[in-house]
Amino acid sequence: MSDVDPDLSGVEAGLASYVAARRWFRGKARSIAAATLRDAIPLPVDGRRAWIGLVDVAYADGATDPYTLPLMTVDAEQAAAIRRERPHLVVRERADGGAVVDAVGDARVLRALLALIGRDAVIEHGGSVLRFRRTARALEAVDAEPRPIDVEQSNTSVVYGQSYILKVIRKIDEGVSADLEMGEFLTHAGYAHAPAVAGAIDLAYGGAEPATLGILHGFVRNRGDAWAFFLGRLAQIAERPPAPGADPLGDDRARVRLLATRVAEMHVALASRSDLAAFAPEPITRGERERMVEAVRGSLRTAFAELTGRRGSALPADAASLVAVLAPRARDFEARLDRFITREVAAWKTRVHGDLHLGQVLVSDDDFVIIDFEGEPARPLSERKAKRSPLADVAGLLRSLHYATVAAARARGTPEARGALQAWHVESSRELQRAYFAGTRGQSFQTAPGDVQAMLDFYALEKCVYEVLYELNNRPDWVAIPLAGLAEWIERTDDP
Ligand SMILES: Nc1ncnc2c1ncn2[C@@H]1O[C@H](COP(=O)(O)OP(=O)(O)O)[C@@H](O)[C@H]1O
Ligand SMILES: O=P(O)(O)O[C@H]1O[C@H](CO)[C@@H](O[C@H]2O[C@H](CO)[C@@H](O)[C@H](O)[C@H]2O)[C@H](O)[C@H]1O
Repeated sequence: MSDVDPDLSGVEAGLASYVAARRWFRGKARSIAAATLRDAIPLPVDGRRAWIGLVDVAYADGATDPYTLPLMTVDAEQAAAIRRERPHLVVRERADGGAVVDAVGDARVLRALLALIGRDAVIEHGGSVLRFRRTARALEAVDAEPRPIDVEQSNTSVVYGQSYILKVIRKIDEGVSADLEMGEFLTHAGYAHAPAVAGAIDLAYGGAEPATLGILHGFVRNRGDAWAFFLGRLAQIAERPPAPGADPLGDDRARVRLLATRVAEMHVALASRSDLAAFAPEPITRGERERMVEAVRGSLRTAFAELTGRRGSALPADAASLVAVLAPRARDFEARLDRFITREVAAWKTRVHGDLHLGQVLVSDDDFVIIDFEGEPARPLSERKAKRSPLADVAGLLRSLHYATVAAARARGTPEARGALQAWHVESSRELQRAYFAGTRGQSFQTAPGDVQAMLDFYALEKCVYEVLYELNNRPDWVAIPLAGLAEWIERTDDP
């Protein structure tokens, strides 16, 4: 702890177990050696002692990840209320009955953060420089009490009425966050179906490139995300399957079509600046395909090793029976991956969303808004900013439609329900592709028509394997869902 306020003394004891228990902590599969408070940058907040804390989490394997932890000291009365209502915010109990807490729960601190962005404030402390930046011309006044949102997420977001949402980025990566870079790009490109960026917070320390700690977006009025929306629809379909001969998608056909159109428009916008090196479309070379295949081969082997090793013995029964069928076919997966190298493929790469699934799409009035351009949280920032085929996003959405139908079938698995859900899956996947390719027809980044399926298959497998590892680390009860995806994939890509 370097030059940290005496009010925070003692906070490091217990910091490792505090961090390890948070949803936003990314190193759940690793063993923590120590967590230390590298710095605590004081924030000017009326009536509060608050800081932006920078926590270094050191792992047993020698690596270290820095995390953002806004901190605040509270007296015994405030601490009692927090213990009662939001115990997960209590970082450290103090002998006087007070506590050191995560400050994201405090309205005064949150208002101060918005005000600091609004006036482009700069706070220097020790070797750290915290820079607040407004990208909108002016921020609108917000009367409503700011509050953290109450959904599962990889960071912590705070809403300011119906005006703004501030994402406090937890795991700190050197450089501008992909979400901020993509959001500013799409805002300037005039793409209307992603939230506008209104401001940002970054941190520079020790000569390193500034890291994004926060992004302020315009708040999108919504009725939840497309994952919850389609799960609701699928529950209805499972309960009352469409009559024989009726469209298995019903009203969802138009919705899936609109969603695909918004994704196509996003890809057109992302490919619109061939003058900007970070965004200019480029062909995918054979060497790159070889690297892509090797990376997926490595993840596939890790996934099978985890599924059949120590973790395997703790798997839920539905997952264990899928592993029993899939593990003996590990070589078949790899053989199919090899075909992706041996054939010629004419495809382009551009900047893409990178982690597109139904949970990244908000349902607003009768339209869709795409959020969270951070890429897959488990990948390093450089990979998350790398150009990829836009078909990677399409494959992500196709995987998500499959996820939703498998999740719905787990909830209600009568033969009639399964049949209706299967038909919905097949038709929604077709409709999504039809509308997407209509929306990108004639664009220079389009993959040659004869190569589309090979590309989609590659990215579907890559995503499935990622999902298996993601679920093993975060929601082991869900691992059967991507395993069902692997089973579907190997069957669908079987030699004729
Ligand atoms: N611009 C926005 N307007 C309204 N709600 C939003 C907006 N952006 C995000 N959200 C809400 O915040 C949640 C988390 O946002 P997300 O960007 O996915 O965070 P994370 O990267 O931490 O997973 C979303 O699921 C959504 O409910
Ligand atoms: O936290 P993020 O939203 O950036 O994404 C991660 O978590 C997702 C789960 O919350 C995970 O998505 C997987 O589950 C979804 C349903 O909860 C499903 O719609 C997706 O298709 C499936 O991949 C995502 O992979 C992970 O990166």
